[in-house]
Amino acid sequence: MKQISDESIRQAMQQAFPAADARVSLFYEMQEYHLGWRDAQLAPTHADSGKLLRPRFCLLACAAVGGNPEQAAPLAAAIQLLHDFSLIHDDIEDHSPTRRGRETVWKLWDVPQAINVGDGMFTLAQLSLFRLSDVGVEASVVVEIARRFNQTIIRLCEGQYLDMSFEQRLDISEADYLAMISRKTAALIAAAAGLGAILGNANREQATALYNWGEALGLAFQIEDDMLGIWGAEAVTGKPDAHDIWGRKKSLPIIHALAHADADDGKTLAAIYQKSELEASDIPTVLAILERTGSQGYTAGVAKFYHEQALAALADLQGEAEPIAELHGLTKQLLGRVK
Ligand SMILES: CC(C)=CCC/C(C)=C/COP(=O)(O)OP(=O)(O)O
Repeated sequence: MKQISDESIRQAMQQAFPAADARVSLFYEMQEYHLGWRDAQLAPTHADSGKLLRPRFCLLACAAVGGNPEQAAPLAAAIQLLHDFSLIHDDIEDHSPTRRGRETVWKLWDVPQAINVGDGMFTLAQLSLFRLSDVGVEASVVVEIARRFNQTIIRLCEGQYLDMSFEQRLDISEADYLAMISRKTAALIAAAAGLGAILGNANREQATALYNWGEALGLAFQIEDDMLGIWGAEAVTGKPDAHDIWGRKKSLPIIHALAHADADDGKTLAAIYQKSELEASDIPTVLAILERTGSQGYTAGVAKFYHEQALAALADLQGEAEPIAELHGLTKQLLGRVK
């Protein structure tokens, strides 16, 4: 299968945009800014558009079961537009000032416009999905994919609900956390692979193996994201250092530390996570507690466990050797990622 370029994914996403009247051009330019296609002055550019993993997974899953990835391009674009919509709203929900190394849409144009830009991108994702009919996909298959796509969005919103509800709580168990990330992150990665497989006319075993691969990889991916949110380098991640500590996210390292710290550290950590605003000196305090509880090593071990599950799901997949090998390579590359 020929290499999937960032440019081919971008072109497929661009097809979802309507020809804009000058009166509403800023509405689309703000979307293109988020996507890395325009700079903050709204001049065309090629900035960081993210890793584009989900559309790649979708196209590779389609090819892995013998389908035509060109026909899956509108689906891959819809999946990336949906992911980008979720990031625009997530940045508002988390008050995040930066994403992919630049200011977020709400920071530049304020919250009301950013909500609307997100809504626009959500709808472009749906419109992209319906473009499948224009490339010869049978109406019944489009309806089935649209239904599953929207079931995925509901899971994603449930995950965001849980994540936000955890802000008020200190008693989050690892099972609560896994229930949250399986919705917020793994559902879309699993859907990217599962829907790509359905579009490629997969049999039940193939679709299940690819869905299971995506789900396990999605869990590992989010757990590693949690590690990057604490220990990642701003120059590489595009997010400020210790971003998730500043945001008092109940991510896996913190859940582990709250459960395993000694009495003094437990009290200190709980007090910091109940503050309405942190001070700079709280960051090294939290990092030192995480060090004492061994929470980084523990979290890395859990991520590795789900990575291995993903590799095992892929080992069960019967299909086209080359795209399966690419999925295998991507899975391995993502273990211990730095971005
Ligand atoms: C519902 C929400 C908001 C879930 C967020 C999940 C997540 C890990 C986002 C970053 O993905 P990424 O690392 O693939 O981002 P990018 O597209 O920038 O590469």
